[in-house]
Amino acid sequence: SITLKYGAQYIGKRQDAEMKKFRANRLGQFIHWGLYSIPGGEWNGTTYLGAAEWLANFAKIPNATWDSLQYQFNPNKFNAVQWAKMAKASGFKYVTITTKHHEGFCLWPSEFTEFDIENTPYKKDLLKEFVDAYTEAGIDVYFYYSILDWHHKDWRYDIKNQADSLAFSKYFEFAKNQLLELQQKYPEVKGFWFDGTWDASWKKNGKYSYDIQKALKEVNPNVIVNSRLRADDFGSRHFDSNGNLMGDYQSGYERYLPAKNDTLITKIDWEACMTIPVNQWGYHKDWSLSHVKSANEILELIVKTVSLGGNFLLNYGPKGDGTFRNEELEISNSIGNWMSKYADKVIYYGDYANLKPQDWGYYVKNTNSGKFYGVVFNLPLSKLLKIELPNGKKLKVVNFETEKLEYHHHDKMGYFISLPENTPNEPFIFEILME
Ligand SMILES: C[C@@H]1N[C@@H](c2nc3ccccc3[nH]2)[C@H](O)[C@@H]1O
Repeated sequence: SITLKYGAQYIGKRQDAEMKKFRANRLGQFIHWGLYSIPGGEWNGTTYLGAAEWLANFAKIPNATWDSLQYQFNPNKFNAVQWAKMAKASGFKYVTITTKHHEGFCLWPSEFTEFDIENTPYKKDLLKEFVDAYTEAGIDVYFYYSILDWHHKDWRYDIKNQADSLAFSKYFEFAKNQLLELQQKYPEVKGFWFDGTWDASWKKNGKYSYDIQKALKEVNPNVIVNSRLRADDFGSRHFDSNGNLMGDYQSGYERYLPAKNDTLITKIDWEACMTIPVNQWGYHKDWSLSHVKSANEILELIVKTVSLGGNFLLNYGPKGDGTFRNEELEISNSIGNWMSKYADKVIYYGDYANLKPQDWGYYVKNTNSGKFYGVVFNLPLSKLLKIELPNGKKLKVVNFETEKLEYHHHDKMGYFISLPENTPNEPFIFEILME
């Protein structure tokens, strides 16, 4: 292997209590909220199709114009307790909120910039209200922080000369100061979700990303940091030049999932983040411009993720006034109903079952109870659920709700479980007992 100064700090899955809690949580709420939530993808009468939090970029809006949105940011309908209540009812065990997105606007009163909540009509420490409400509701809080910063004068996309290098070192100091400030002001925070780390300037400075992880861990030794923060000595991201995962979990799955038969991903901790429309993180006024995922589509993505040993972060983009759009409220309600019935069995503590994938759905092993489950999304016309067990394992009992399902064994092809008489018309689970 190659000797690295800024490579992976350790190999293998962390087994401390904080990381075990993150893993057991499995389902998190992502919140993208900032100045971009005000225009909602529309500028001077033109609606832009791209992701609403990138509007300034697509519409080529000068910084001075965009930044003046801060004088309009006044979410007078924001009710943190209501948000936390909805999140809890939806089954979210953790939340990750944008403290600062690419635009550079900070949702907390920062000592290191004027471009923050303090200098808006809202004035108050919005992030504190948020952290307190979600913590009170028993939901773990994580902070999203964008390294890419369109507002900060010392941000550089690349390092072409000494001047760039000096400026970017000042930007690094600014970012590190802000992150330590966030840990100090909001000590409940469990970890950081870094974004905007794909530019050359960051890839050329593996030391910066290494130092940020080190600084955060000095304050909180069990802080959880995503792999997207990290670049190594040679600019390799997420995985160092020796192929070892950097950070505490792999965070490359943005709006897509690994293949169903990907067993490599089950060896590391990972988290997928997902939008409800095709590609909108911040609030966009018009969701008719793309496909919007149904509750069942989202439930399948969540269960597929858990079946491969990953966490799932579902995104919400509240409006500038602090309210959620109807589509998000409806999804929350549907998902919450399903989670109230099944999450304790197949989401929380859910993990890879190491059984051969089948067409009807996904297997989940509950690491708390030790029980194995099947989650059915695709009803077979044969009315038979095929199960193939590893050599030496025999199927004993299949429980569906309060009944035992019939099954037969085919010496060459495996077991075939008969569907229950009245199959639910929603994704359902069955428990598998083997011997
Ligand atoms: C979690 C997501 N990451 C940001 C983002 N910006 C991108 C630019 C290019 C390619 C992918 C991107 N993802 C999105 O704005 C959102 O915050």
